[in-house]
Amino acid sequence: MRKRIITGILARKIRPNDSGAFVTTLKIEALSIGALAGVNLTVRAGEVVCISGPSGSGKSRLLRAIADLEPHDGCAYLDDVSQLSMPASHWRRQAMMVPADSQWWFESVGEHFPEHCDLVALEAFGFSNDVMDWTVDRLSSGERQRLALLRAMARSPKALLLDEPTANLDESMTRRVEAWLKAEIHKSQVPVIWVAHDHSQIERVADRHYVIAGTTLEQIDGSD
Ligand SMILES: Nc1ncnc2c1ncn2[C@@H]1O[C@H](COP(=O)(O)OP(=O)(O)OP(=O)(O)O)[C@@H](O)[C@H]1O
Repeated sequence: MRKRIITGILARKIRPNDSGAFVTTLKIEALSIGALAGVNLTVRAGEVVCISGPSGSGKSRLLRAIADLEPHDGCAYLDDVSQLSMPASHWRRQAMMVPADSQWWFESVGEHFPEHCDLVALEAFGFSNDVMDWTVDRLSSGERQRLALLRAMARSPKALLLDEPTANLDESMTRRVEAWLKAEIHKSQVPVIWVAHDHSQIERVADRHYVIAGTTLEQIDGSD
């Protein structure tokens, strides 16, 4: 198991996105967790890599390792900055995971968002402005999931790790969320790993597709 080293290396800046911010590549090297062993994967800026696999094959744990939420061997990098080079809490703000079952800490929705949130995105997800005044305990599972995605993007992550982001949504809302995410990913040029079960969704959103097969990831032919 690795040791955490605090060094404070700054991210190497590669090229700017539409809003002039600099963008990042997510790289995973020799990562092992549970049954998965020695996973290597590079996700380019603005690229969506989908991962599927049988239930219990380790998809969520792989995301949790990349987000440094679980002990693991190997390492993830944002450009040349290692997850070992900073406290896990800092890393997670940059390599941000949106779990299928999101966590909420405060009483109201609005307390989880920056002061100026994107009203256009709220409308696109079927919310009116007053959703910020709602209490978290009244949210349905689908509302939680949509708001967790909005919350994650509002924090401007450098990489996004999505665990079945539309699992609680109906078909029409799934398509709206997919379209919004794709547009946001394109605009921000954030690298994304997207765990999905639905093959039609994978065809719509993935630039590349890998399946967990035993201890490794296998790329599906023709998915790049
Ligand atoms: N902290 C842990 N320690 C040991 N084993 C764990 C831990 N968390 C999960 N597991 C086990 O690891 C395996 C993979 O779990 P994971 O949640 O990653 O599966 P998954 O592929 O995301 O499944 P699903 O599609 O059902 O969500 C499961 O057998 C699970 O019971």
